[in-house]
Amino acid sequence: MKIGLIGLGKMGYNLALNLRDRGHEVIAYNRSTDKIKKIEEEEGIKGAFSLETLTGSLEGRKILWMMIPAGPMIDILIESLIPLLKQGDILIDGGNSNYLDTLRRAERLKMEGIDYVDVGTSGGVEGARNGACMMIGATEEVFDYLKPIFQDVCLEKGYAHVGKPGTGHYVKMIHNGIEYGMMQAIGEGFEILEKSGFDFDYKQIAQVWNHGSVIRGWLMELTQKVFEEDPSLKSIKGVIHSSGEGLWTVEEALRLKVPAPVITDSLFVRYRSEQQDTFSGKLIAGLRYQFGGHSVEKA
Ligand SMILES: O=C(O)[C@H](O)[C@@H](O)[C@H](O)[C@H](O)COP(=O)(O)O
Repeated sequence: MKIGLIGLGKMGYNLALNLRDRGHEVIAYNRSTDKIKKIEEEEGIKGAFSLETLTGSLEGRKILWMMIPAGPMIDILIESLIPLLKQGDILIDGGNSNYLDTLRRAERLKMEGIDYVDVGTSGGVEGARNGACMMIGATEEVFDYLKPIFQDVCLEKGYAHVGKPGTGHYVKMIHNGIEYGMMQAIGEGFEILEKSGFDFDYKQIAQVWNHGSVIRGWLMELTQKVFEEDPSLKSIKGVIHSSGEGLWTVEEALRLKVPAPVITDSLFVRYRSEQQDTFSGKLIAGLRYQFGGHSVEKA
């Protein structure tokens, strides 16, 4: 299918290549033109240097896929796109937007007859490039229309239509809350090992845990990688930033009166980490770098 992709950051750029490799025609747009030139020159993907050119180069039922950071930029973009789109066109938000914003935006676009789709995208940069995990909020009809695309860019069984518009970002928010808690537990476990007085090889421990243990998995594989790259984590400062999803999960838990001490505490630990360096903080910062390319502060 022909897709207009907006946003050539780490995730958007790799999703464009993934779509292209699976036979879709991508027209790429980015606010700064250097990325458009790069994808044109290095990958042979056609670029559009304005939103008008982008929408103009799509035919029939237009599909636009935004891969830009959550926040007010999305609203600005939506307002710029509305006059360029017609009834029945589809606008996808593949970023980590707050689901409340998504519900509001879906209503706004419904008034214009434009279908809004939220795609909670997981698997980091590697997933975007080679097979992502997508949690999709859309009407039944729009999901069926887009299904061939999700089938192509996701891992097998790595996409699900979880409900109406807004629910994809809701599920992704909870996913990230869980991610905070899991990483925190890993960080704490390794900090206890570090303080134990034994001379453990953390890479070896992560590796053995990845072979048949209950706590094996991608985060543990990345833990191994973090220690392979820096066995004592001396180059990493234990400052763990957060871009919102953990906070929103905690807000939702408070609203629903669901006790969520693990996720809440991992969020608070991140805030504390901005004031005080710890070994677990270093590891979690390293893990965020491994899966999401999020920068680490150097010690
Ligand atoms: O599932 C994923 O692939 C990640 O969760 C991804 O979406 C991103 O790396 C997080 O948004 C980081 O979230 P924090 O900045 O809140 O740690």
